[in-house]
Amino acid sequence: MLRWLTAGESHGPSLVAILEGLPAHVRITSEEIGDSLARRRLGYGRGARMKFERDEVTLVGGVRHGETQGGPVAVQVGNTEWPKWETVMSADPVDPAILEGQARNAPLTRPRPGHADLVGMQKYDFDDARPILERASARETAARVALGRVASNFLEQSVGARIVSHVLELGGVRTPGTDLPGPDDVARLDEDPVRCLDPDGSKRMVARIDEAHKDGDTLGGVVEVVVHGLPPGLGSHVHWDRRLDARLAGALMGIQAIKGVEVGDGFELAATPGSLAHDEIVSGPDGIRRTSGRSGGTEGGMSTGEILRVRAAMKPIATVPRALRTVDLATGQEAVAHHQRSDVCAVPAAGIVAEAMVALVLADAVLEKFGGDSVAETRRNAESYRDAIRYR
Ligand SMILES: Cc1cc2nc3c(=O)[nH]c(=O)nc-3n(C[C@H](O)[C@H](O)[C@H](O)COP(=O)(O)O)c2cc1C
Ligand SMILES: C=C(O[C@@H]1CC(C(=O)O)=C[C@@H](OP(=O)(O)O)[C@H]1O)C(=O)O
Repeated sequence: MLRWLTAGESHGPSLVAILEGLPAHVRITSEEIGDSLARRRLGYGRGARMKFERDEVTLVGGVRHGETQGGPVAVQVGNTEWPKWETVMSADPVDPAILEGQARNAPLTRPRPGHADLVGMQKYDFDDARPILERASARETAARVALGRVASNFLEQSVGARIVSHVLELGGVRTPGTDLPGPDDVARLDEDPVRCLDPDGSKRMVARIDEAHKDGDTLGGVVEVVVHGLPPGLGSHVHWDRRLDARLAGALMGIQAIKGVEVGDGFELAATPGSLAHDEIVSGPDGIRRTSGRSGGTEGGMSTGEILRVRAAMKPIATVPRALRTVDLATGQEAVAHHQRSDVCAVPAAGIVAEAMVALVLADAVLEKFGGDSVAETRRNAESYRDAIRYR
């Protein structure tokens, strides 16, 4: 079983993340994790913080000389914003006289609609939204992406699976979505300002972001994660919480601002007659295959061995510059929501986070099916299973 946790606040000293249950000999370096974090910072429409903040990665446990050792992998991602927040976000008590002079410490009493602010203050008994928004912030996704890279290396080195994501829709601008990216498209996608495969769609998305920026507005969109090279039989039909599709949906929905998930053609299938909605099974030179990929590579809650395809819909950024109405909880009076710098759109970054969540779920499912205390053992078990089902 693979377990993982993250901790840390948006303006704290760092984020930390632990991944427990990985076999030994997964090749991973802090440079690779840094590369993945750099991909998360890409994307047209992100705010000022992405330009000046660096993600400082330290592998603090579980890895020696570029390989996992079998123990928990612990990663620290430093927030370079920390020096500005050292007193306001200090873990230890600070002299109130020092805090008083700090503008950053002023209580945030005008909760932002669409954020965790109001209900978090009610639930956790705070008069200030700061403690809520610090943890609710999607800064935390940097920790997930760090662990996702470790999981992704494990998937590639054990079963040969490769993950890629792309943006299908942004601010209402849609692409046909018929071309699926392969592992060789990653560099091209990362170079595109919105990580979109379709150059015309990309231009229209960039124009839409410019327009929203000018109007003091924000945008959402849809990302798709595509996984090549998975074996059949990950997950199971026997119980709801063992279904791979359910586990993927939960993980994607667990990303800040994700409000919808589809597996394969998802909602479109609901409007398609059965004769056209399923993937027919044929026998050919490559063995038994599906003729299409409408199901998104799962049937009965198990991977089919075809391309896995899942989508996530992100709502527009909730800190809208053209501030939304709220109530000042200090006075009970009508007010406009607290607003500070923010992204106009973070859909391309959400795709990278979605890749990480998919990698973590799949790594767990691979270990459940094939086990192994070393990558070589997992690989041997997976190869033996693939040999055994070759004619089935
Ligand atoms: C990569 C990424 C970046 C985000 N950046 C911002 C941002 O700059 N400003 C903002 O208000 N929300 C941002 N969000 C979204 C908020 O964190 C999210 O709207 C908030 O957690 C409430 O959404 P929820 O109701 O789904 O939790 C971002 C989300 C992601 C995935
Ligand atoms: C810091 C990141 O994203 C942040 C996510 C975020 C939010 O409210 O979710 C708000 C912004 O932070 P700040 O309020 O400090 O400007 C984003 O920059 C990051 O992705 O690394």
